[in-house]
Amino acid sequence: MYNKYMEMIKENVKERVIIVGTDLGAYPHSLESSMSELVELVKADGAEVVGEITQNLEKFSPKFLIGSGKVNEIKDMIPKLEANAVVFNDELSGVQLRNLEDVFNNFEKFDRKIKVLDRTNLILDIFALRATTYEGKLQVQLAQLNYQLPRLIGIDGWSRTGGGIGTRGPGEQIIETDRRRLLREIDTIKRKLKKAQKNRELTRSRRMENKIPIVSLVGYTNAGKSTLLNRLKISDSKEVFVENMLFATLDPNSRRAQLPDGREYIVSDTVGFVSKLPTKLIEAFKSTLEEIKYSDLILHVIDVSSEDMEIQYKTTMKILKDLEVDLEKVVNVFNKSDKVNISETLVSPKIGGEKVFISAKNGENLDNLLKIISESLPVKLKKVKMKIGYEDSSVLSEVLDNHKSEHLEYLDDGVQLTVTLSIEEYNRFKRYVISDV
Ligand SMILES: Nc1nc2c(ncn2[C@@H]2O[C@H](COP(=O)(O)OP(=O)(O)OP(=O)(O)O)[C@@H](O)[C@H]2O)c(=O)[nH]1
Ligand SMILES: [Mg+2]
Repeated sequence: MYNKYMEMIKENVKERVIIVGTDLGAYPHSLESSMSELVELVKADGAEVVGEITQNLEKFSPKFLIGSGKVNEIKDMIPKLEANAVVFNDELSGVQLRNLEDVFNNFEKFDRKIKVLDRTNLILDIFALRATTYEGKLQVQLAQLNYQLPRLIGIDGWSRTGGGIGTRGPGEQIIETDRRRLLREIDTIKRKLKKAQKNRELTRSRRMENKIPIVSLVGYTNAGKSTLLNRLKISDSKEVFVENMLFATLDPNSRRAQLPDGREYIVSDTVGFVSKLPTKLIEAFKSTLEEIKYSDLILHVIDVSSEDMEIQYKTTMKILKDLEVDLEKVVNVFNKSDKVNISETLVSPKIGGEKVFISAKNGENLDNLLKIISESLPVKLKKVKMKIGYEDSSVLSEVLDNHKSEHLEYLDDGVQLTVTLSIEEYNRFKRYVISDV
């Protein structure tokens, strides 16, 4: 799927986008960093930024979001830059969308259709492009329909033909549908999603029965989660897609991994977070994201080389809090420490909790991280001193055959020994246990 996507990017003449930002909406990012993130988002959607306009605002205008002078400035730029889409960093209402499209398409001799999108719409488009699993696709569809619903007015006269940016997913199919049909569609998708979620819950409960501990990787998009997953997983399983691109991973990936002491666990990669991640999208993905709650340990992967490290950290923490994740389970993993000369004391004191500095790329300090994982995962083995009577010969032979024993003593009425048992064995052989060691 990703190869196909890469080919598409290579083959297609890239769409030319003008991006628009206001300082009013950029909070908590600086406008500059929020806009450079928007550039990356446009790239991740397979288009390119050819122009940028920003405005300092006191408040948003209900008609165009920005001032009408700026709107005209953008209109003048469109033919000069041969742009075919304008992407706003802030969310647009249905009315604003339609008004902007009307102005930008009001040319005498410029016959291309100018599309207007906002950041939410752009992110939804990237997600539609990336979703590969049945559940993931449904979740994106749900978020897209929820996005369209209050903007039906803006869809009036909206002809999104020709494909490309802003047209992926069900967007094209619903142009002429009325609100009721939209609601019906939302309902159907919700029902399908419920079914898919039941299946996933089944897998989860099976995993929990098997008592294989789960380690989840969370963090801002592009922090290096998938790279770390590839480092941790057992070497003969499939590599996870890694790319210097926002939202490289959309659907959750899980792989088996093993600790140096032989214990197995599952390491699970999730969608990256981004600031101003549309609420509708978080809602749609909530059931997948809630899986994080069931993990034994959560590794919060932070790109220590990013200038926006603190904002990115806060964004992820806020989403984790919203999901009601137990923050005690979270360990901060400062990744890409090969890129910057940074020591623990230099990292913002505002980022508390347990910290470890690694490079997922070259494996630096991975043993420290493994030590933390080892210590955090529930110990599934117990060392005990036990005594087994000779009359229970089957138990005796099972224990002696399967375990290396210490302090083995043949007494008059049975055998006394020290062994390491699994929890399952411990429960079965409880009556022979004299004490924990
Ligand atoms: N220098 C350096 N680069 C890294 C390191 N870890 C990851 N990268 C690079 O960072 C980029 C993003 O890595 P990914 O593993 O795809 O990041 P991700 O967090 O999974 O991103 P999304 O799936 O988009 O949320 C890639 O170009 C990686 O090669 C690291 O330790 N050092
Ligand atoms: Mg990834």
